Amino acid sequence: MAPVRVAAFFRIGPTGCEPRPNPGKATTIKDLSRLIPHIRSLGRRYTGGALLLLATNALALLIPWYMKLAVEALQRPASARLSATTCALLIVALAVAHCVTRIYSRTLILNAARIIEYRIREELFQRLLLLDLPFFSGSRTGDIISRFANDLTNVRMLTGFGAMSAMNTLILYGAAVTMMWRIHPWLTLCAVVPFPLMVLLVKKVSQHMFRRSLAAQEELARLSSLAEESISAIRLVKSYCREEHFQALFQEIAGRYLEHNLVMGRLRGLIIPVMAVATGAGTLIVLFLGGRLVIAGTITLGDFVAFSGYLTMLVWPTAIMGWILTMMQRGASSMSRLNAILTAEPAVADAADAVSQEGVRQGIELRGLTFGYDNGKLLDDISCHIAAGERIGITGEVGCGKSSLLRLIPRLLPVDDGMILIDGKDINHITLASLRSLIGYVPQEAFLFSRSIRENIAYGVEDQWVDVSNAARRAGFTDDVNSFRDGLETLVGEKGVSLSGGQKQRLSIARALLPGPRILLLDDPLSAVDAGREEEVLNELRGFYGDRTVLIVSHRLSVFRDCHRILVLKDGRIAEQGSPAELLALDGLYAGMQRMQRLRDELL
Ligand SMILES: Nc1ncnc2c1ncn2[C@@H]1O[C@H](COP(=O)(O)OP(=O)(O)OP(=O)(O)O)[C@@H](O)[C@H]1O
Repeated sequence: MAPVRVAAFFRIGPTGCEPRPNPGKATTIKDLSRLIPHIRSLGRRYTGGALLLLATNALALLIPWYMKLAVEALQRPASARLSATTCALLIVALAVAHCVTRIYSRTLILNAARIIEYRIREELFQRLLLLDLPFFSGSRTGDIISRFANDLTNVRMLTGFGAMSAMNTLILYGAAVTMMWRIHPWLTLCAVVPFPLMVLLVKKVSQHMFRRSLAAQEELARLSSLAEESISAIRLVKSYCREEHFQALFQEIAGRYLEHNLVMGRLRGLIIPVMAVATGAGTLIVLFLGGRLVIAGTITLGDFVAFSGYLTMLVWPTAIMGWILTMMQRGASSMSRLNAILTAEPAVADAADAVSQEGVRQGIELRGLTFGYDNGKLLDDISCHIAAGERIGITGEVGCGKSSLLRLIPRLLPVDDGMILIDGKDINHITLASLRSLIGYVPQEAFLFSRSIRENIAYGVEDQWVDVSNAARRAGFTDDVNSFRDGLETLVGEKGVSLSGGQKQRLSIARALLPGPRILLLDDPLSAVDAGREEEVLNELRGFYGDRTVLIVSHRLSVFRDCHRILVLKDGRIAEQGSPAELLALDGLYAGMQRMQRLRDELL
């Protein structure tokens, strides 16, 4: 598989939700600042953890000291302050206490990080539910899911293990170097000479690891996207015999993911020898210089033992310094990816002066409505008044903006240019909740949850045990429900895989009818329903319409049977409007469409 095809398939564009590959220092601090309120609110846990870490290290530092006393007691029992046995018992007691305090310090800090992870995950989900179509049309589901998994893990590592290691390093360094300094300042300086080199080397290796890890994360996001897309579209994959194509794509991305991980494994393997060299060098210096100091009687053998003990204690925190820096970078990069979601603003939100709208008395008005996506104008200066209780059919060429027009009414898309008014009120100043509760919307593609038919129909109402059978009947879905062994309790499978296209559409209509909306927006609601069933559903719907305002989009003109007026869109404008009889008399676009459909029906 040519790499260029894969790259084209997985185009990474400036969607506002894409990873930033090269976070600079300013970005790092700014991105991490979002963690401060969380850390502050868990201040007691972090402080408790830090105090316990302090105790842990104090206990750890006492062990070499008692080892020194033990050695001195063995050398000169007469002048010893404590016997070697007492020292040994104290060392055991200190080791036990050290173990206990370490467990509690870890628990406090690591659990605080878990709580932060939980809160950010909640925030993320809440924000995702707030965001709207313009955001989601620029984001890949797999990429968003990968942020929930990988980026949150990186942030948890930073606020948990990273924070704990940083505190530990700071405390241990301060205390161990002080103790070593007390034994012999010059020996201390000589012993720690190789350490900066170790920090530099580990940091260098970590930076490479960080770059690889970022690249691996991106590949993983692509893998998730690909898996998600190909599993969702499994029927399409099979019917177009694209299994091999997807297999090759998957293999290539998985191959790159593996390569990044293998390199990371090799780099990780480098850290241990680097540490061993630095430790060996330090120990060699201590043996050589320290040994001479013992022979010269400048320090005791006990001092020497304690000194070596402190030096060993410094090795891991020193090595971890470079790693902590990398972890901070990685955490910041992940935080920046999460911030892309957390700080994304929905294009549609309640205005400060938004008021609630109850019912529809006068009707809906489109006033100079102009709309377009990134690629130019789609709807151009559309004006029309739809009286309350009026039923409007909307038709026009494929892609002329019929669905977009419907989506603008519940503000699923932002109304920026021109106005939509309900009872004279600009919908941009009506609360979203009240606006949307007035409307029943049936999208072109029915989306079903992998639950029962009952739960799918009752999706829009709080009471899950509401009687859904009436809505099912109105949507002409009762016979289908009765034909299933479990009736309304039948599980529909992922995205309604076990239902036919027409059944999904009628279920989707039933869902929209159930709350009894005042405005009904039907976007090609019967496109997958056969002519006989269409007649039945339209008859049922006529009984439901009453004084509700209805807008139906369709290419099939038969669906407009009960409409008072039909709008024909062309080039972003209303080219024709009137009752079916008026439009036929006009002998324009609508009449042409009618003739074409008749001809097609006769041929079929
Ligand atoms: N989220 C989007 N981002 C960018 N362009 C979009 C988006 N949704 C739709 N479009 C484009 O806007 C145009 C109008 O789409 P829309 O679905 O409103 O047309 P339509 O008249 O309902 O089409 P159809 O008759 O096929 O249902 C199309 O060219 C489509 O490619």
